[in-house]
Parts: sequence; C-alpha cells; structure tokens
Amino acid sequence: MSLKVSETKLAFGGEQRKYTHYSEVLQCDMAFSIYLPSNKQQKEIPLIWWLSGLTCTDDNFSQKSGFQRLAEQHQVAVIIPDTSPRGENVADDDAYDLGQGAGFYIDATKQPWSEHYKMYTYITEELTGIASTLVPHFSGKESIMGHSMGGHGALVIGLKNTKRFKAISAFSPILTPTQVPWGIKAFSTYLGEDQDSWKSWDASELIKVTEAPPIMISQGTQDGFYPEQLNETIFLKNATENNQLINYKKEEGYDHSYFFISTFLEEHFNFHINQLS
Ligand SMILES: N[C@@H](CCC(=O)N[C@@H](CSC=O)C(=O)NCC(=O)O)C(=O)O
Repeated sequence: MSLKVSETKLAFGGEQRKYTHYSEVLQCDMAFSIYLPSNKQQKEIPLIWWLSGLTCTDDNFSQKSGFQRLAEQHQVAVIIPDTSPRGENVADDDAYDLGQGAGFYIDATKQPWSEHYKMYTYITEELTGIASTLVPHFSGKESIMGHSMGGHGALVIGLKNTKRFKAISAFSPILTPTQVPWGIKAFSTYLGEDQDSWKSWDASELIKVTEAPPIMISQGTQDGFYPEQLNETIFLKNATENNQLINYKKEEGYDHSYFFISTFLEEHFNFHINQLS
C-alpha cells in the first residue's frame, strides 16, 4: 500500500489531512482529503462523502466551504476524493467539462478513457477500503453529498447503494445527465453512443426503481447553469411516480458557487447527522 500523508492541518480541533496513493483501480497516482474530528470522547464516528464538481480537486471543498467547523461540531469524518484520474499518461481533453477534472463518477467503457476513468469503482471499493482504515472508532455509518457533477455522483452512488448510504444531498446537481449537454458530452465520450448503457448512470432513471434513502437538494435560482444543465423536472416527476419523497429547495438569488454551498452547508450537515445518529 502506497498511502502517504502529504499535509496535516489542525482545524477547529480536528485534523484536515491530505493523502496521496497509487490507485490500482485508476492505474495512476491520486490525492484525496479527509477531515477527522477531535473525538475527545472516544465515540463512534460516522463518515460523510463529499463529491466535487467540474474542474475541482479535493481542495475546492476543503478550502472554500468552511465544512470543518460543522464536522467538528457534529463529530463526523468527511472524505473528499478528487474528481477524476490524473497524470501525464491519463487521457485528457482541453475542454473544462471532459477528461481530467471531469470524471463524472462513472466507469468508462470506451477507449482510451476506460484505461483509467473508473471513478465509481475507485470510490465505492478502493477508497472505501482506505477510508475505513483512517477513521478511528468508525461507526460504519455513511452518507454522501456533492455539488453539480458531484451532486450527480452523490445521487448515482447513493441510489446504487441504498443499503449503505443513510442519506443523500446535493447542491445544484446534474439530475438528468442523459438529457443535458454536460452529461451527453461525457457519456457519449466515456460510454459510447449506445444510450441504453447511459441509463444506469442517471439519477432520474435510478429513482424510478429504487427505494431511496432521504434525499435533500438545494438549487439557487440565479445559477448560470440552471435550468439548462440542472433541470429538476424529470427527476422530480420520476420520484413522485415511484412514491419517493425528495426535499427539493429553491434558494432565491443564489448562484452556482461555493458562496452558495457555504451558506446552506449547515442545513445539509444537520440533515445528514439526523440520519447518521
Ligand atoms: N466556467 C467554469 C466552469 C467550471 C465550474 O463552474 N465548476 C464548478 C462546478 S460545475 C459542475 O460540476 C466548480 O465547482 N468550480 C470550482 C470552484 O471552486 O468554484 C470554467 O470554465 O472553469
């Protein structure tokens, strides 16, 4: 195992750590961040997964959201993966919404992407195994949240693993990737033109047939990507038809940025903690 700590910072009494490791699933070197609360009372600690959006690394959420205060307050660990495989030998594209920084949390099947782009398996298997060794007194309880492309990732991973994740939440998620420009571009590149193969990576399809854990979604009304990339209509319709309750909230005047995320993050943490306790 090549796991190495590259950074440790004290934040609100807990530790914000950055790790590097060689990923067998992605076949490249990767970095991720994790926050470990102080756990002065030696209690069992749950784990929240945060998945970031296009162009991000694990640093965006770590450095811009201020989540550490909430994680320490609620004594919860938080793990933040990178958004794609990385490196000179990893396929890439000049566009911001394809290639490195845009892994879409799926397992690619089309060459050259399928060599490395296996973010779903990386997160649900390899990084899961690593996380379980890093959280002292881990309670085994997990939930998942994310932003934009990461909101899509949180919903897809949560809905594919409903026994595992106790809650799912998302800021400005891509809810129907098979029908919006970001998703169509990524899925046709990573999965090929057979659109049937896209469906198992679309939250609007999964919500039709899944008994979902509690789901909360926040969407700013002044988000420049809304409604084109982030339209909620199909997801909410399919959820209603399958009797799945979704707490979908529109926030007047907010945009797509981390200012929006940091404003409503406490509400999302409270929602997760209620399910993880
Ligand atoms: N115009 C930007 C587009 C990239 C962008 O807005 N990325 C968002 C996520 S969008 C959906 O997944 C983001 O989180 N950016 C990082 C941040 O710290 O704000 C561009 O061209 O790069």
